Amino acid sequence: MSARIIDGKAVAAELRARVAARVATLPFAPGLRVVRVGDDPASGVYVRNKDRAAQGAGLNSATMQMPADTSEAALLATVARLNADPEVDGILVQLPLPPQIDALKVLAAIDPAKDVDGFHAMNAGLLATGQRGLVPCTPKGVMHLLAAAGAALPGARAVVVGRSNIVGKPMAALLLAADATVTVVHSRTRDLAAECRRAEILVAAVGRAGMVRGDWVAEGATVIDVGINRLPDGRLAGDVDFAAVRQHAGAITPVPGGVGPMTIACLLENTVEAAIARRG
Ligand SMILES: Nc1nc(=O)c2c([nH]1)NC[C@@H]1CN(c3ccc(C(=O)N[C@@H](CCC(=O)O)C(=O)O)cc3)C=[N+]21
Repeated sequence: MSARIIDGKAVAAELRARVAARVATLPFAPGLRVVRVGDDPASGVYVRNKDRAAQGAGLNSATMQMPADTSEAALLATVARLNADPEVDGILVQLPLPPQIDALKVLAAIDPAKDVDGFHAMNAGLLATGQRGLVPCTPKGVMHLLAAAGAALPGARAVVVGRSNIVGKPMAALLLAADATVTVVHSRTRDLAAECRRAEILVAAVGRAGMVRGDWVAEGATVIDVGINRLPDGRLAGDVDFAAVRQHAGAITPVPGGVGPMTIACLLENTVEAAIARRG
């Protein structure tokens, strides 16, 4: 079997259009500020694509570039200023941050009502306890993709590979909230391949190119590849060995053109949700 390709670009374009239509009904332009400290290459792609998408949806969006040697105090002062700015509805501090800055401290300083990344412990706690809050963009985008692919979640065996705070853990919480039977596997899991082979829904979010092999995937499974890894030759590759897994999966997301564009569309969606919640 050769899997159906889940077209993240197309699903993201639809979501961006819905967001733009909603923005057009508002008497104000929702404000988004992205703060980037230094120039980590992982954030480079993201910042470029996001600025374009945000402008396209009618948001008032800007990226604030700070030097790599910015102190923690200076970054906290910037966050405080954005928290206090009534025109700003969404604040996103690009990760990773340079070593002199404690990322958890910075995330904790963001007003949870403006935390469009959904990384503040308040929003993580709301998600974990089944309450409304701002949901991290990448796992939220994966849920949109699963819906677009027609995946049946209630009772389904879902396996999440990776346990990060930004993808793995919120992904597991969202799948659980959708009544899937969720297993989270990680680098210390005894038999990763065997656990993955049990999955009807497999979400790979580890950050290692091609780690999920063809024989790790059950026939007909839906495979979502969250990895965006830069290869030495400059190309992007997912966490899934696409060519091999495609022979087994029923549906699969490509990289690029899968989860990445959804992350950006969900950032716009979160910004509009935050704006409406805050400004009434
Ligand atoms: N606070 C914070 N929140 C984040 O969500 C966050 C972050 N920091 N730091 C960096 C990573 C990386 N990330 C990407 C999102 C979309 C694409 C993306 O749009 N990729 C496209 C285009 C790739 C290309 O062609 O270059 C694709 O996969 O098709 C890439 C990378 C968000 N991140």
